[in-house]
Amino acid sequence: MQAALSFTELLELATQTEQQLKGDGVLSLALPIEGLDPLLHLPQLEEDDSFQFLWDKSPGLSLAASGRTNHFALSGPKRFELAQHFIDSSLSRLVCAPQPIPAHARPRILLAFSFFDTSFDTKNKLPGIQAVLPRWQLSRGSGKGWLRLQMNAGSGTIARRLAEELWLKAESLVAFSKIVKEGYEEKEYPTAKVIHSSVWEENYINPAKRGLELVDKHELHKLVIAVRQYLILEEPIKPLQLLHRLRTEQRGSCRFLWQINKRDSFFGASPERLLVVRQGQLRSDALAGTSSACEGDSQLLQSDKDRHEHELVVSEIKKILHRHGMYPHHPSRPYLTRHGHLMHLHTPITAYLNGQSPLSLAKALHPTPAVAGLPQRDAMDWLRSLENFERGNYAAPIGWVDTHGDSELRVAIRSARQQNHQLELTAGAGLVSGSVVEEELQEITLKLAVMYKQLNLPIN
Ligand SMILES: C=C(O[C@@H]1C=C(C(=O)O)C=C[C@H]1O)C(=O)O
Repeated sequence: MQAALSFTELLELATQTEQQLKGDGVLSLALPIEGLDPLLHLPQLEEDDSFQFLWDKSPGLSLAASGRTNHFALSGPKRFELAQHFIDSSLSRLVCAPQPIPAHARPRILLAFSFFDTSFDTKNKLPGIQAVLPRWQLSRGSGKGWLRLQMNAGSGTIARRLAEELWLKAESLVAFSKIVKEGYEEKEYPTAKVIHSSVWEENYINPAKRGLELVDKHELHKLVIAVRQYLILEEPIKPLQLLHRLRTEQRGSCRFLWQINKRDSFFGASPERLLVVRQGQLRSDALAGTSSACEGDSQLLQSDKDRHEHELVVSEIKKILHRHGMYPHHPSRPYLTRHGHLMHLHTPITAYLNGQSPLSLAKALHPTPAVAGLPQRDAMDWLRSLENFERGNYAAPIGWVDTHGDSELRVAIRSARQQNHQLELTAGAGLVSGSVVEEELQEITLKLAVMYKQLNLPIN
C-alpha cells in the first residue's frame, strides 16, 4: 500500500495520542486512504454482524461507519436534550491524534430518531433516539478518503493495537477495492421476488377523508397522512445495492442506511434537510407540494393548493427560528426541485446560529408541517389515531453531529425498513383545504415508486 504516512509514523502518532489521555477515554486515529468508495467498502469495515451506517451524497460527502465504540438509546420527551448530552460527553472523552484532517474525516456521532418520542408498538419497540460513536469510519470528500478507528482506552496501553488494526484494515480495503468495484458494475439489478404484498389504498381512503374533514372544519390547517405497505420477499434485498442505484436515480438526495444487524435495516434516499449546521450557519428545507415530473414545470408553481401547502411549511419553520432568536432568510418564491420522477416545491431557509446546539434546533423543528401537520401537537395526536401503523424511523431525523458542532439531519422519507424477509414501505402526502383524496392517493403511489423502481417492481 502506498500511504501518505508510514507505519512507524502512524504508531508514533498513536503513542502521542495515548500520552494525552487522562483517565479513561476513547482514542481516535485516522489514516488518509486514496479514493475508496465508502458505499462499496462498508461491508468490509467490520467482518462480524455489527452495526452499519451509510451517509452518501456522492459525488459530495460519503461516509461509511461500522461497529459501536460507544452508544446510547432511549425514549421519551427529553430525548433530544439527553442525546445532546450524550454527544457532548462522548466527544469530550475523545482524544484525537494531533493530525491535520479535512472536515469530512472528523469523528462523528451518528443519530437515528423515531418519529414519535415513545413507541406504542409493544412487540416491536424502537427507541426514540439511537446514538452511536462508531468504531470505524471511512469517509470521502472531493475524491480524498480517510479511514478512522476509535477504541476505548480502558486500562493498559492500546496505542500499538490501534495503529496496527488501522494499518491492516487500510491495507485490506485497498487490496479488495478492485474486486468490490466489479461486483457493483453489473447494470442489471435483480427483480425482487414478492411472495405477498399488502393492500394500502383501502387503508388510506377513510383516514384521508377524516383528515380533510378536520381541515375543512378548520380544526387543522394541514395533516400529512401516511400509509405503509408490507412486502414479503422470497429473498431479502441488499440495501447497499439499492442505495448504489439510487445514486443515479435520485441524484439530489442523501442516501442513508441504519443497520442494526443484517436482519434489521432502515434505508432510503432523503431529499429533505431538517437542518444543516456548518460553521455557525443553519439551513433548513421547506419541501412540500408534489407532482409527477412528467406534468411539466408550471403546473406546481401555478397550483394555489400546492403553493398554500408549501407556504404553511415555510412560515412555520421561520416562526420556530424566530422564536429561537434567529433571523431566517429565504428566496421570496419557491424553486422547483426535481428528484427522479418527482417534482417538489422547495424553499431553502438559512439563518445564523445564536449559540444553539444542533439538537435543540432539531427538537424545535421536528416534525415540520411537511411530514406531520399544523398545529403540530393536534396533528400528531390525529396521526396516532388515524394511521394504523407505527411510523418508527419514517419521517424522523437521521444524520450526525461532528467534533466541531457541525451537523446534518435529514428527514427520513423515501425510506424502507427490512426485517428478515419483510420489507415495509411508507409514504405520505399533505392534506390542506382544496386537497382531493384520489389525487393524494396518486401522489403517495408516486412516492412509493421511488423504492418500487429500485426493486424492479411494476408501479400501479
Ligand atoms: C411525506 C412525504 O413527503 C413530504 C410531503 C410532501 C408533500 O406533501 O408534497 C413533499 C415532500 C415531503 O416533505 C413522503 O415522501 O412520504
